[in-house]
Amino acid sequence: MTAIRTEGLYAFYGSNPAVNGLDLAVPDGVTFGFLGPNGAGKTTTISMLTTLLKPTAGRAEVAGFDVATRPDEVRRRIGIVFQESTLDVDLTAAENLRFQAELRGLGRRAARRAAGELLDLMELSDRGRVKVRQFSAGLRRRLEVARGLLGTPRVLFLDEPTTGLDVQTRAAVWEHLEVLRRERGITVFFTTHQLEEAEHCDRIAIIDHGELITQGTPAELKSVIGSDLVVLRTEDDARAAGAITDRFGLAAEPTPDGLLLRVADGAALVPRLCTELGVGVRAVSVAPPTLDDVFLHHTGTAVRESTADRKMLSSLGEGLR
Ligand SMILES: Nc1ncnc2c1ncn2[C@@H]1O[C@H](COP(=O)(O)OP(=O)(O)OP(=O)(O)O)[C@@H](O)[C@H]1O
Repeated sequence: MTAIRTEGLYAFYGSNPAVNGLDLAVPDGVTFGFLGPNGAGKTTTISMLTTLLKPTAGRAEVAGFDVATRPDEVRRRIGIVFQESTLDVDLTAAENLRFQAELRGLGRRAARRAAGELLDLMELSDRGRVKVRQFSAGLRRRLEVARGLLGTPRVLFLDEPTTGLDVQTRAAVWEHLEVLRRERGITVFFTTHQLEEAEHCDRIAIIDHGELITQGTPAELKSVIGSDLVVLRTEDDARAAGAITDRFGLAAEPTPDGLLLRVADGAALVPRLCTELGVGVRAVSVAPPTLDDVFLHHTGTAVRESTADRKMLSSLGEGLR
């Protein structure tokens, strides 16, 4: 079954098309990353899929029901974790869950049981009686995910779930989400503007300016680029670029980080560059394509300006000249 399907979905704010004819298909039981830079239309899309905003045009179905004509059926089958925290910090973790469960129509006893189960699931049982005010950002996020799971949803929507969290806490949140998907078969749909965060998703869609750029598995999207990226710093980049074309038959593109080369096997090329180029090599890095590169390939612009986070495989000093 398809958990989410949109066909020609539009949302206008005045004359601004925040979502511009979106066609999406999200299979049941996958982790789906919805990626794009700030202002791309991610939150607007999630708002329509969760029935909080009416589409201007087009259709969207979630868990088999149309969001515009059957919003109650959709709401019964989804959970939402918003970008901004909506927890009551003056209540304990368990109280936050119980009150939300009661708002959803559960009786007192059932609400208490559901709260206990979800605290267990998100490994928060020992903190059930602690006021949320005393929670770290990571614990709050976990509690919000727990709250999103009230009513055993088929699809869990999370809008930028790890924004503001440190790397370790982020990893912990992802681990919990992966367990949910594996053990409960929940479809996890999340947005992010940090593309590397979606590397481990089953499927990805990238949007920009409200339009779908591409969708598929991370490997499928990267296979479009199909090569390693080698960045080379030399004593004289202009001379090195000529030598790379003459001796290796490769194109070298000048970038702020150095000369950029796209080759099938970057690691094999590096030693040859160092010994055969005839121009002093100061530093060289090799990296497989990332989702940022996929974005760059399709849009011609980078999500982030710098490639400083590329793994430096080799940093060569003056001695190699
Ligand atoms: N309530 C609103 N009224 C008018 N314009 C809006 C409104 N909400 C969003 N927009 C505009 O719609 C476009 C898409 O915004 P949206 O918040 O959906 O993007 P986003 O991808 O979620 O961005 P971010 O990563 O910053 O949250 C942007 O140009 C934004 O300025």
